[in-house]
Amino acid sequence: MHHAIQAERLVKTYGKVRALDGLSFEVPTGTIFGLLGPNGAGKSTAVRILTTLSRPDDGTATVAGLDVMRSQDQVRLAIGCVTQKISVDPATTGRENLVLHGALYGLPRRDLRRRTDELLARFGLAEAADRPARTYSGGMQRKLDVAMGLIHRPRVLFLDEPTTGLDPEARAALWAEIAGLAADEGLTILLTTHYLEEADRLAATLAIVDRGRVVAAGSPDALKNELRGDAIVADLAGTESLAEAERALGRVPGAREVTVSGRRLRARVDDGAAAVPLVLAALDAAGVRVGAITVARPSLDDVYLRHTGRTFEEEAA
Ligand SMILES: Nc1ncnc2c1ncn2[C@@H]1O[C@H](COP(=O)(O)OP(=O)(O)OP(=O)(O)O)[C@@H](O)[C@H]1O
Repeated sequence: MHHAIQAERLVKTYGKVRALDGLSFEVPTGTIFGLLGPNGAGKSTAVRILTTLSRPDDGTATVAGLDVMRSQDQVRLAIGCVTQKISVDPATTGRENLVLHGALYGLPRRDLRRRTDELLARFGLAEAADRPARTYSGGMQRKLDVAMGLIHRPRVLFLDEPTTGLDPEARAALWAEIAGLAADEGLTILLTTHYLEEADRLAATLAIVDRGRVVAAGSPDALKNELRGDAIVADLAGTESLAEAERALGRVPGAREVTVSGRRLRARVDDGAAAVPLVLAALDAAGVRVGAITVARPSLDDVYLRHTGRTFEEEAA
């Protein structure tokens, strides 16, 4: 199976609100996919349809090769869902939370015990396993939540805004766990997020959703590369003529939009990393000494702006 998730022209309306307006995307098996968009873009609606909790008005979708409308029960066994609402019972220990959740899937006792130990170890919760979950930090509770979603060994895991509300350290720790799950266990993961950095770090491919449609899709790098051009910034160390430095930079093949401010030179180039040695050589040949040189790649925020006409940060606010 090449694609673990396929959504085709999904439409869902709530009264006059067109929550999904022909949403299509696909997720290669064993990869992490990010569904990125501001509040109200339609991410949760899409996830509800893919996890069989809601039916589309139009369009089709398959998950793990199964039609989400025709094979609901099989889809439910093939997927794990971690929603924004924590499903951990705070009065119960981490281990018991896992066991109770596994019992819902009818896992045999021995297998369930083995799987529970495996997941507690995997998420670094073995030592805390027999403490009530209410004594856990927010990050630990979220890990337990993800572990519960994996108890029945699903092939596809849905994570709805997994790191919302976590502090930066706990967020980074959970990112590492999520990345490891796809890499080690061949799990396909769909995560929704409104953190650009989260999608950028984790997702092999992503789709930017705007008003119920995918406006751009691809790998974070491919999307950024479409913007054609890194910024290259050189800070001059000496007191050489800026005009000379500017002319030298202008002679580097592919360098454009060359500007000077203070002792700082900027230019746009197609491939920043490849241009650095050329820029340094050109400036050196002109007798210009460089103190520092940096390359800034276009960000996902630039990509979002390009495709929606609005900045992501503005939208989130
Ligand atoms: N049950 C519902 N009844 C009415 N309108 C709804 C319902 N669910 C979603 N909507 C509307 O559909 C649109 C898409 O909502 P959805 O929750 O899918 O967006 P989202 O991208 O997941 O946003 P969030 O990040 O806030 O969850 C919004 O305008 C929302 O108000």
